Amino acid sequence: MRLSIRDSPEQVGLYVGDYLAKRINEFKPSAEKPLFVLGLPTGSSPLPTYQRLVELVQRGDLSFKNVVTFNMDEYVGLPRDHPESYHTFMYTNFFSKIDIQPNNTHILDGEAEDLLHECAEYERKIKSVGGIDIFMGGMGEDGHLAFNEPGSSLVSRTRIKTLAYDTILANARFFNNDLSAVPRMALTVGIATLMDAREVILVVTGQKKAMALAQCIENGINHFWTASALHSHPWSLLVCDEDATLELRVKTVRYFKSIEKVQDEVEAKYGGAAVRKTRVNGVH
Ligand SMILES: N[C@@H]1[C@@H](O)[C@H](O)[C@@H](COP(=O)(O)O)O[C@@H]1O
Repeated sequence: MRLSIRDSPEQVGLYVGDYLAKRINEFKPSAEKPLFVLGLPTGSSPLPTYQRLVELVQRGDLSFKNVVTFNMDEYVGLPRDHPESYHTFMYTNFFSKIDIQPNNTHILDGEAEDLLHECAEYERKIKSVGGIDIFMGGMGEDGHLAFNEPGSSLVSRTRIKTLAYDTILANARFFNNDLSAVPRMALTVGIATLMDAREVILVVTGQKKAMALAQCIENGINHFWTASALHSHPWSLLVCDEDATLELRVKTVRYFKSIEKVQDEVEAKYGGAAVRKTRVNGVH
């Protein structure tokens, strides 16, 4: 797992947005693989990344016409046109501003009559397009990934999940601070669904995430901080801002900054594509 530390949430957005754009632009559609498959999150952390991607599309430097997306999660029982549904979030902040074909976007249906079937179908659809190329995610204050709350199985798949009280509290800000209005359940991809992606990138910003980031980075793989599962992923990257590093040891921060310095030197010498190739072949 790599950790890249940028100065601010805006810099995180620029870095991750530019990286995703590069990967999408490098993708060459073929008969066997016509679409680049991107996993996406909601939340405030990825907003600067979405803004950057929108900017690049509007400038003509990026197109989503060969991209298919799968979102991580959705509340159960919230109508999709509710202002706080993840359907509304994605449409308002991203899909309505880019050139993606609406039928290439997928979000779990939290109002499906048969929720178990909805989850199984989601896994099937991901497989049918050849799996996810890059899954971008955020992280909850308790270290959760998507809605894989503390204690979630690290081999979990897309399923119905009861939300942790901490998550209900954290998300109440979107529901006029009315705790009773926050849904108690969600549909979410599992940790194993995320781990199946060829590459995973998490955006982690703000002091509120500092404890979770330290637990995930410094304390090994632990099912109580589910994002820590990414230590065993062959190609995972966490991009955080300075505020999110506040609970990390100085030595840890310096270590990852030094790695990045060497990485930059290597990329300058051999080029990013060559470095990525070594990662695909398992050297990471
Ligand atoms: N299910 C979402 C997560 O996918 C997201 O990462 C988290 C953090 O959101 P924010 O980025 O707003 O802190 O919120 C929710 O719980």
